[in-house]
Amino acid sequence: KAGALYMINRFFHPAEVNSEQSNTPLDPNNIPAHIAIIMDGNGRWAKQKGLPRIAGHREGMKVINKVVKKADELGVKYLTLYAFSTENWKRPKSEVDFLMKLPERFLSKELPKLQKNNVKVRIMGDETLLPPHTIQAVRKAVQETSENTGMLLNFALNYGSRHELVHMMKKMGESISKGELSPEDIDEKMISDRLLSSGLPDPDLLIRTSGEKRLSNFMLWQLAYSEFWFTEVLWPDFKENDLMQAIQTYQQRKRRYGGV
Ligand SMILES: Cc1cc(N2CCCCCC2)n2ncc(-c3ccc(F)cc3)c2n1
Repeated sequence: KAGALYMINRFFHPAEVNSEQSNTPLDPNNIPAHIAIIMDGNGRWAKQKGLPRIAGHREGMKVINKVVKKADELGVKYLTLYAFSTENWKRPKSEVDFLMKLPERFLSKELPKLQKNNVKVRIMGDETLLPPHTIQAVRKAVQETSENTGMLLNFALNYGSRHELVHMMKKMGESISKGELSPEDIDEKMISDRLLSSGLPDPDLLIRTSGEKRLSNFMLWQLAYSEFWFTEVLWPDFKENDLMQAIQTYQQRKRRYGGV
């Protein structure tokens, strides 16, 4: 019986021949609730065009607006964007200084639109090392959008997954030594609730651009069960159709035969 069912399903749902198909429409009932994106390839994009690296970052920032809008239209509930990692401090000072100005540049330009679209802004990362002007800008945006109930736009800013885990374990150790917590109480939910992503569901889909197939110390705990979709496209060249393709591939992998 199962064999016959399988055959029928295979007949109506041919095997994944080419996961890059972008001709079939998306299933509105199977949109990934949480998409995380490693926005990679900005420096390479600039190099290919004989421009300084910061031109790639500037171009990369322009892409965010279109992706946020498209994701929101498609019904994505949470969008996490990897903007700056704890490893990025090793970049030349001039580049870091430029990058640290991008949050305020982005927000001063885009916040009114985000507000209008009921988008809630959140930051995930270690704020202590950020310059005061950067902290001020992001805190203002978080505060001003805190009542919004639409898509949650989560910027990973000075984020490192191992930093996050070490910090969480230190805090847990302190609670145990203070007698506030006993090891028996520790479970996966408690750990998830003590991470910087607390309150967010794990990403259903991770997108990484520019051909790299690495996690680069990004959400190591949270991505345990996520689908990964890699593309050669450099982030400054990323288009709405690339997002659609990623979701289409996700749906093919997570296809539902009308069942649960
Ligand atoms: C450091 C940095 C770099 C940065 N890039 C532009 C996008 C490509 C990736 C690297 C460079 N972007 N783009 C947006 C932000 C941002 C951060 C927080 C926030 F609340 C609002 C916007 C940003 N931050």
